[in-house]
Amino acid sequence: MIRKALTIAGSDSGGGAGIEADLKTFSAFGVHGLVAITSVTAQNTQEVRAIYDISPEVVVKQIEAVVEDIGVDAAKTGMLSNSEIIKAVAKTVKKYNFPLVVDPVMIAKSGAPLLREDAMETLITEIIPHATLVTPNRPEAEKLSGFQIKNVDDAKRAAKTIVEELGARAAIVKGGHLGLSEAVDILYVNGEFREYRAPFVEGCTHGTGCSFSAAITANLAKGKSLEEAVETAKKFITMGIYYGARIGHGHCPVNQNAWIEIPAEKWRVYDTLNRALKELVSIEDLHKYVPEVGMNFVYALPKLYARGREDVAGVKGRIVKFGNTIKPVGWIEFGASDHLARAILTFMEVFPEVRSVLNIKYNEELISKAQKLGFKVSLYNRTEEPEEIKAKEGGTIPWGVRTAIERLRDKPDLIYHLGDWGKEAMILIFGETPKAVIEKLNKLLE
Ligand SMILES: Nc1ncnc2c1ncn2[C@@H]1O[C@H](COP(=O)(O)OP(=O)(O)OP(=O)(O)O)[C@@H](O)[C@H]1O
Ligand SMILES: Cc1ncc(CO)c(N)n1
Repeated sequence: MIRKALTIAGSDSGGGAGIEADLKTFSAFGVHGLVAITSVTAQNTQEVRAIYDISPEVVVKQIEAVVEDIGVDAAKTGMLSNSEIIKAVAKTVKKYNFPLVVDPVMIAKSGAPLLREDAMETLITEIIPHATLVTPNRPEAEKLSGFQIKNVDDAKRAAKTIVEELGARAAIVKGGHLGLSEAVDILYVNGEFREYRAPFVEGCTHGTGCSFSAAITANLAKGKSLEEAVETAKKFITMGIYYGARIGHGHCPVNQNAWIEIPAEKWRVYDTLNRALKELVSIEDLHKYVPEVGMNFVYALPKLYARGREDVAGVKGRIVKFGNTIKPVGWIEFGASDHLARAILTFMEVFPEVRSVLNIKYNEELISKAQKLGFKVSLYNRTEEPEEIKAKEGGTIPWGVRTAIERLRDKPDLIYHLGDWGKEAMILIFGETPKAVIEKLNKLLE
């Protein structure tokens, strides 16, 4: 059984906010999305170029069409644009009893008004009293409550006013605009306040409000309580902002996919590396190439999600020599590798598609064979490492990988170094996937 959520909102041609954000959010929660488009905007990450309002009759027809056939478990409103649309929507949703989240959209991130000046009153008198939850940001809460919001106490007062004076069942005043180090949202429901906090993150914020209210709606559609729905939406939005892709020249859009893509990619990376590791272990004579410090084999999440060592899977405790074979000491885990994680993350800064690397002991013959096979080989010399980088913990590998790439002016298959005092000489084999790395290794060992 799949739950159904409806968004009554405007379209954002840039795909960052509006119904586009709502549908992506519904999908991320496994909810079937339904739409009633109120307005078509010509919009990108920088500006709103045109607004074309749909006739109220057609807005109503869209709502009725989906409710009567498919059914709606929860709905939200976004951009309602003008008084006529607001009145028509209010009259229609009153006929049904699904929970209704009202995101009182007034102004776009770019500053363009999305609600006609004269429609504010209609929004307050017609829609808000019917809301299960209203989700204003700070400027919107100021408009609705009629007073300035400068801190959390003001936000509380505004949330309470929206419930007790305007008649919503609950209100959450969002802190994205409060300028604090934390993004604090204040929920007022059943006479009580609840705070939802998340670290303020650098990232992409076009469509945060839409995606946040859509996430609450999706979770209400799934039968979650309001408190649970908000808690999940808060995690979802923080992740979406942090992992936003920097597209366009203005405010880049929230990445609604991060919520499902990261766990899915983690599984793919884990499974792919696990299979490749089994293949690696069965390679004959590989024990001869295990360095003293051990071998590791890593695979990073796709570039957008590979931000640190926790985003790189590797073998816990490394891979060691075991008689005439090799043996992984522990399981595959994210964050298990330090050195190779740093190597691959640096490599990915230049070649984002290359996500896997394996280290073996340095061997002169292997290097000449690699060259004969037409592999692109580069090196760095640890004795040339600048003192200030040497002094910094963990700086050698990024420096070495960068140096080797610059030297070759191309994408290396192999990077090696000849060691230094107390540092063992090593070869790193890079590839787009663990399988590609193994293929290169097999050719070298043939
Ligand atoms: N930089 C940030 N880091 C973490 N959380 C944030 C950030 N910016 C906003 N949020 C959170 O995102 C959610 C949406 O809030 P925000 O105030 O940005 O909505 P909005 O202004 O309505 O968005 P929009 O501009 O799309 O209309 C809230 O939970 C808020 O706390
Ligand atoms: C269509 C639409 N709805 C809502 C917002 C809110 O940011 C936007 N920018 N565009």
